[in-house]
Amino acid sequence: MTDRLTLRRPDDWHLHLRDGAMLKGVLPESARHFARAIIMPNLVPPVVTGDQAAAYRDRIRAALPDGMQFQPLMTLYLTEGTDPDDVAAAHAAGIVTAVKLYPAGATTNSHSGVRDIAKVMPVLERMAEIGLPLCVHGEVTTHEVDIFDREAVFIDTVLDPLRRRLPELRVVMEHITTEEGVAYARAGNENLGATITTHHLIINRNHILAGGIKPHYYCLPVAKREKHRLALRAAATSGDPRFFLGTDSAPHVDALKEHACGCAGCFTATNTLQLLAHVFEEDSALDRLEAFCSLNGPAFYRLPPNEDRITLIKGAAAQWPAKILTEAGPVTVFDPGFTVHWHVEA
Ligand SMILES: NC(=O)N[C@@H](CC(=O)O)C(=O)O
Repeated sequence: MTDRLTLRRPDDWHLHLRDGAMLKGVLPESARHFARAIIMPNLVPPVVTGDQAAAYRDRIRAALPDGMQFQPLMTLYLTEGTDPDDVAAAHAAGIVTAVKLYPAGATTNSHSGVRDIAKVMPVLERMAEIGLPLCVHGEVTTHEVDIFDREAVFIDTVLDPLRRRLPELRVVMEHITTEEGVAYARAGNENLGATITTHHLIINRNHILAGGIKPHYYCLPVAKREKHRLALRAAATSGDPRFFLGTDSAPHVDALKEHACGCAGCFTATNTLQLLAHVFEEDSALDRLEAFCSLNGPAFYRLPPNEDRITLIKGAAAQWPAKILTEAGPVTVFDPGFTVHWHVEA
């Protein structure tokens, strides 16, 4: 029985840190365990230009408590007005690691996102030329399409046509939630990767809706049926280099989660590694946890894996705070609904 596991320090390839008081409150939760993270640009207003990304990067660095190390890998929020030259310059200057595509209206602060892919083709063509990855929120937003089908329909009607038109474009399917997403990523070549969140490995849609509505399990893309969760588990624990961790840890204060029109997002920065150790052990895949958390992501992004290590230890029931008390308000930490025995060694 394994009760001790040492891994290269993990990275988080999809993280929401927000800004101001919330940033200050949640950043230590990620920096405690993760060396680097892809920082999502859906602030209000969004991070659209290279200058805005550099300024946001500097605010993140300034919010980091003394003695903590953490490297934010910045992204730009793609709009129909994005200038290909600005994107290329920000990439060349080492300011941005990726560009994020939000279909307009798909999720939190996505109204400035893309309505018509044709309008952003010049940017995508430039990105393909320079090898800059596009991170894709893969859901259609048409009202006629059921929310549980939006990822599968996006793959067929937007993502696959885009990749056929521009095969050199490097694409990350963000936070996939369906067996269709898993199958599409598996069928892809080295230009395609997919992030999987912690919570989508743990919850299905019953967790949100059965026995009373549970707003802290509501996120986008919304958790699907159990068969989809099982497909995600199989993909994450397979060791397949196309799948890597992107927590999509997305803090919202409790007042906005426990609301008549509650915000989407699960906050998992605090307990992701403990939960993943539990999940991978359950699937007899602890030997593949390092690939998912620490190796596959850097390989896709053509970055070296981290040199330092963290150790996970199995012991007494793990404890973490139920809420992180930020100056913006309390943020509820994701509750897996089961006892976890894995700890991250201090
Ligand atoms: N995942 C979520 O439910 N919410 C994210 C946005 C996103 O990644 O969709 C957020 O910024 O709150």
